[in-house]
Amino acid sequence: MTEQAIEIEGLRKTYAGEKGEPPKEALKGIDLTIPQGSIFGLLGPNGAGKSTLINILAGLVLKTSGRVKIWGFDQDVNPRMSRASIGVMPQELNMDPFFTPRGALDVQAGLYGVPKSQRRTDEILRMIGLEDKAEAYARSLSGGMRRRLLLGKALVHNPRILVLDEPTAGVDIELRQMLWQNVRKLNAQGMTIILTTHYLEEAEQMCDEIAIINHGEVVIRDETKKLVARMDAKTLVLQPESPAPADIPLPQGVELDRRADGTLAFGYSRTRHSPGEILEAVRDAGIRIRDVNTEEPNLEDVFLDLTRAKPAA
Ligand SMILES: Nc1ncnc2c1ncn2[C@@H]1O[C@H](COP(=O)(O)OP(=O)(O)OP(=O)(O)O)[C@@H](O)[C@H]1O
Repeated sequence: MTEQAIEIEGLRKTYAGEKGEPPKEALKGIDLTIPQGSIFGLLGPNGAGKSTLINILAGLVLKTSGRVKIWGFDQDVNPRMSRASIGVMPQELNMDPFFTPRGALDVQAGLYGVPKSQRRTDEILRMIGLEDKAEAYARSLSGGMRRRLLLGKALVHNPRILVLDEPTAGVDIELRQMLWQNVRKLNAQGMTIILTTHYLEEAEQMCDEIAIINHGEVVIRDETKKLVARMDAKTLVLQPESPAPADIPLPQGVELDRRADGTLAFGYSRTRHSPGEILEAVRDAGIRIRDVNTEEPNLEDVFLDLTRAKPAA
């Protein structure tokens, strides 16, 4: 049986309502396991509950009910060990402007009780590419450097699990690549990675498995490949030799999108129709075809399909 890095059972969080507002149920009974050694994506639209979930894992938000085990340690029974097993790179960039990167890493290591002899400050500075800025004040660091420092701070206690909350939101390509290189390296060394991202393409490339959260519930969880393969929708794109006629009789359920580049995109369900049927209908309409392509669904299609169907509770 796969060993689990995270085990969550019946996790609920209700925030008290502010100033006459009703209480907000942010998590409505989450059950989720995340296997050791994986790169796991946590996706969902704004307000779905991802940050609440991550903050509970990090010990920053108190759950209302349910059970959370981190690396086998129950948060309620063994809070110290469960906290030591996880490192979180938060979204926000606020940090003390008077700390140097070296100082910030040292303070963080102190907070986690890492003895001086076991600190890996230089190694971490090297990894995040801030060796030459080790003694610079944080206020003189660029946004990208601050983010790298946040990654470094999440690693000072050598956690088994690294959580990255929207690590690449608004960062340039170079920093993004550097982050992902580091993440892959850490994962290859055995670290379990959990990340939230709004970039679905990134999740598709990076994550072995994905859970999609919507309105405080896990709506789906599967291997990334299987999740994408589940989508029934496909598109057949044809380039006609000359402008296509206005009327093209098509099998019922096949939808035509006339694209600006002159191609004809036929959306169809692969369980109900075959591309051959569509090609036949196109030929019957007297259209000669110059080029044929198919488009597979991607994670974005899966995500939209799963998250737009259900109205807000
Ligand atoms: N401290 C709080 N007090 C009251 N309600 C809150 C609090 N924090 C979050 N919420 C509400 O709980 C719900 C879930 O919020 P959460 O921040 O976990 O979502 P999210 O999926 O992380 O969204 P985003 O991607 O925008 O960060 C939202 O409706 C939010 O308004």
